[in-house]
Amino acid sequence: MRSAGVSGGSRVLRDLLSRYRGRVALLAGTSFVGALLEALFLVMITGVAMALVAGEDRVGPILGHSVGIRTSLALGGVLLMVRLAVNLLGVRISAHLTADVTADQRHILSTAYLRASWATQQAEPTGQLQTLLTGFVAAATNAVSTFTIGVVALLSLVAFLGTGLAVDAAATGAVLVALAVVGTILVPLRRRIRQRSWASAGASLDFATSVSELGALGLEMQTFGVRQRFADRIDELNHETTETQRRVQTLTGSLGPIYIALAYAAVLVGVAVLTIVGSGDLAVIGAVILLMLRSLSYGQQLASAAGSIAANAPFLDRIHATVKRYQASPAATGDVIPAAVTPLEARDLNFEYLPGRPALSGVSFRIDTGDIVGVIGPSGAGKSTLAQLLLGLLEPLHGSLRAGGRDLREVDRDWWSERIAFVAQDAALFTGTVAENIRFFRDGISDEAVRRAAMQANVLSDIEALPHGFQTHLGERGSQLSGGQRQRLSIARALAGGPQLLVLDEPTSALDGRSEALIRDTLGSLHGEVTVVIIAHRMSTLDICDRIMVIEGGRMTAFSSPSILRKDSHFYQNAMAVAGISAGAES
Ligand SMILES: Nc1ncnc2c1ncn2[C@@H]1O[C@H](COP(=O)(O)OP(=O)(O)OP(=O)(O)O)[C@@H](O)[C@H]1O
Repeated sequence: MRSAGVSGGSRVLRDLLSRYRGRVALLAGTSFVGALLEALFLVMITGVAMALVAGEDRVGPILGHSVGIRTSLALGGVLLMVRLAVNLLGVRISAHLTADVTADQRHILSTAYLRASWATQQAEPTGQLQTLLTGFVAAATNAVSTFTIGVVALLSLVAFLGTGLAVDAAATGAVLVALAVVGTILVPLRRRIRQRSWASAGASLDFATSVSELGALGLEMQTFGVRQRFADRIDELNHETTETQRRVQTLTGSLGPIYIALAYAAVLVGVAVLTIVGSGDLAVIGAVILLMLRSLSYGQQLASAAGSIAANAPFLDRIHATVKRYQASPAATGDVIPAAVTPLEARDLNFEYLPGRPALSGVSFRIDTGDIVGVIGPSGAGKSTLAQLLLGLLEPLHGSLRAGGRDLREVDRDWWSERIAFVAQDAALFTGTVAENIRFFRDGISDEAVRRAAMQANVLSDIEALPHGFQTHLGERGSQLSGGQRQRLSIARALAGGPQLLVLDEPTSALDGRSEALIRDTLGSLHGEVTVVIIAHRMSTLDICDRIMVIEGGRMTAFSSPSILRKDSHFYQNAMAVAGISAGAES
């Protein structure tokens, strides 16, 4: 992985830049013209200075022409103005280019994530996507903007050396050779920067994950009084990350001084060549030295840009590798539209998260339209996994799951999503109004339906007690609400779309007895119209169920009516006993 990423570094950047090749070419053109104008200006101004020193009233001959001093100064002024205009145009192109790269990278990454399968999204370490979208995209953009600086420096160098060749071919040729040698000497250093930077990018992602995890444990951290341990852990992770950054920066920073040392040696060589070859014209010698020094400054910019690209390109590689990974496991979709969502028929359903460790095996059942089915079983038995399979979020490893007579994998995802709903164990709300949280981006749901759903979920009076009712803005993740209110709001969200299939994963865990009874009544009233699957730990939640499925160790050990289970299922009997309900007493 590491070597693939490193070796692919410049290729990813090249591919990215080829998408903007028109603008890169325009930028290159403006840099070249700007540098050419600057070189001509320098040649001209040196000529004027030398002419003044020699008491002459004409400059040159430079590039085969001799010009009056006043005309030269006027020409110099024009050159400067045109150069300024060309440079400002270049700055504008470069700013647009980098802004577009940032926007495009964020778009590509977030779209790829949103289109990836649930299994891929679920496996994504906490905090990594945010870090990729922010810090990594910034570094990738930096690589592109540094590339544009490099292009400007390279073409300026070419323009200067071209002008130098026209003024004095021998001296400029010597500078050219020296610069090529310096560039070659620095190649291994840049390679090393790229390798270290790839490792540094990985360390940043690990840091982001660890910090997010620690952040999510704030309540526990305070309760158990382990703040110092957390601070130490953050320091430790911080140290590991900054250490890799330090190495990259040391190498990147040393590129400049090494270049300067080698470049001044090149100046010495250039001047030595000039001394040996000789030149009778003072103006020419002055102009060549000025051009050489300016060339070296552009050369230094080029070397720094190359170092910076080497340090930033691996972040782009990481983004690219992540996008590829997301794209490799897209969310399943088909184009079949069944007559209805139900019946749901599972045949020999098998699923495993990790190879060789089945979370569900050999599960077969049929759930008919309007059935209310409870799912019970010990912790870790596979109930939530079954719920995710029923929702079409996970695909069975073996066996099949049919919805309305068609394999769920073939069913059109938009059609399916409009007809199903889910209430998770942890109600997930977002920063927005109460109504927005219930509607949940489904624009077709009317205000009336939102209100009705709130009533069904027994949360209407809570909403009406809020300062702005349905328009009240909830804090981050609905932090203004209690756990029970959040849970009822997420039940309202599920009911608002009028689903044909409603799957609930422990929907009443945060509710008091009265609220739970009201939700139970609401779910009971759906009987015959909506197919309901409820994963429940509270036995009272199961009162409304036609049948109860018992899952133990990934296998379905029973699926019958409560009265039969009371006789046949040990798990059910034990669960009833724990709930304080005797087998005989309940009927
Ligand atoms: N994302 C995952 N990666 C790897 N293993 C997983 C993952 N999610 C669940 N498992 C494993 O799959 C098995 C079934 O988990 P599942 O969450 O379906 O159980 P559950 O019956 O819903 O448990 P609980 O009642 O505690 O919520 C467990 O052994 C669990 O460790």
